[in-house]
Amino acid sequence: MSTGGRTLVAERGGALGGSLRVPGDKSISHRAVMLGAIADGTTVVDGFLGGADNRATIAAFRALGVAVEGPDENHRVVVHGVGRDGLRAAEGPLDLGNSGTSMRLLAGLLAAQPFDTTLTGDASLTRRPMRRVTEPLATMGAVIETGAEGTPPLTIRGGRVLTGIDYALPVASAQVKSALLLAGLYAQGTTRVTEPAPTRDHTERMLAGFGYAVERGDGWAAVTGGGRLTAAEVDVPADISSAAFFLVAASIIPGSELVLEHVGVNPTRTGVIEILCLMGADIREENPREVGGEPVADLRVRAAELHGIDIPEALVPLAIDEFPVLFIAAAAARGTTRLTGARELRVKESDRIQVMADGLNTLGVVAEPAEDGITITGGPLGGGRVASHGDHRIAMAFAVAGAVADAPVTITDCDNVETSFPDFAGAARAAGLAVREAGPDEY
Ligand SMILES: O=C(O)C1=C[C@@H](OP(=O)(O)O)[C@@H](O)[C@H](O)C1
Ligand SMILES: C=C(OP(=O)(O)O)C(=O)O
Repeated sequence: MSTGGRTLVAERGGALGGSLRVPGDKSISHRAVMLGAIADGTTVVDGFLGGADNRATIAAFRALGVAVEGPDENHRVVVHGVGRDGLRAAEGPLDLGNSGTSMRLLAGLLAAQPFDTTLTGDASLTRRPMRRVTEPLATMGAVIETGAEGTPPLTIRGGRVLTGIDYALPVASAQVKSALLLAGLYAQGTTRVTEPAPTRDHTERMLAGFGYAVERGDGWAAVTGGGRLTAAEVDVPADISSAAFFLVAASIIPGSELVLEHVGVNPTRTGVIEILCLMGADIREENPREVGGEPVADLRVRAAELHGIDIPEALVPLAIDEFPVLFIAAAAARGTTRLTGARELRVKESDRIQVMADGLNTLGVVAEPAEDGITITGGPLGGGRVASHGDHRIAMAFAVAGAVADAPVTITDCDNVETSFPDFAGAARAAGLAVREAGPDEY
């Protein structure tokens, strides 16, 4: 899924040092706009991630009749809530760009509206599986048409009465769980979602923050329809998924010591820290605190000798977006790292198992893909030209690889880095990484 656009070059530089606050959490930023839109009153969001994915969510709600200000230069967004029944039909399809979270959560939120909505996206998003949300939503009474193979565009037929269901998720997915809970706000009775393994629980926490009762038990969450949400103040922590690039870079570049400030360390997101520590990393959580219902800490990371591990499958959903850069850590580690139970990586913005294996092979690393994972043998990294396939996390992962490679790593198709990490190259340089835009003769 080539999107063309920018090419980045990453080279060996010095040790990383100082402190850095990476941009706001993408998952929390999406949810703040969604819940703010259907709440009563005005929601103020600070630390909002102004990446393309979250801007797609804002644009969708504006098209649905919600006044949203920002994000401004201080990363503030103000959402003028229209109340649970205040959304209006959009004039045309909602283009959600590259953002799977926007599409799946909106499918749930819009399933019980009195009007039709069509959701579409870019070349990557329109290849991603949507039956995982449309099928359980249909069981609740929704009518949602998909393209061939259950892919977008989705056309949601309005005017349906939804009934709560008790649903056991076949795959561990926070997007599916969230879609059903959001539909459940509008359903008759109780919607209960049980997950096979814990996934990020930002929806549950934020619903509670907006005054909506969420029942939670061991592995399940439930809402009862018919209630109202009250506007809230949301303080979005820095995104651990963006911090992950620097956790790995500072771990593998000798002499590094870096502090990542105000990072969200919700236990449903900290698999990357646990996996790196199992590999021998030196990462400490400092100044732990709670901000707006989400745990936050400063992360101090020092360079360490990493070694290969068998990644415990229980940690997979807790680190699901961090595997591209964890594979770089594995390539720079001594010995072999094995990942299993991670088939989901094949249906992200790209097939993250195959695309990472191809790029690592290009850099001379032995990486053997399997249906549900990969085996990577650590060793010296060479330079070369790798294709990110328009996948932001692949592009940034290989930018970290360049810092320990023998020769420059050139990464193509990097426009989508903007989806989750605006000015990644600038932040990387501030921390000490040698990442730059390719010159005209390097494309
Ligand atoms: O709920 C969310 O905000 C997300 C859930 C995860 O997706 P899945 O639910 O498909 O695992 C993750 O990969 C995505 O980046 C964000
Ligand atoms: C999978 C991701 O996002 P989404 O599903 O929202 O496109 C991601 O950011 O790595």
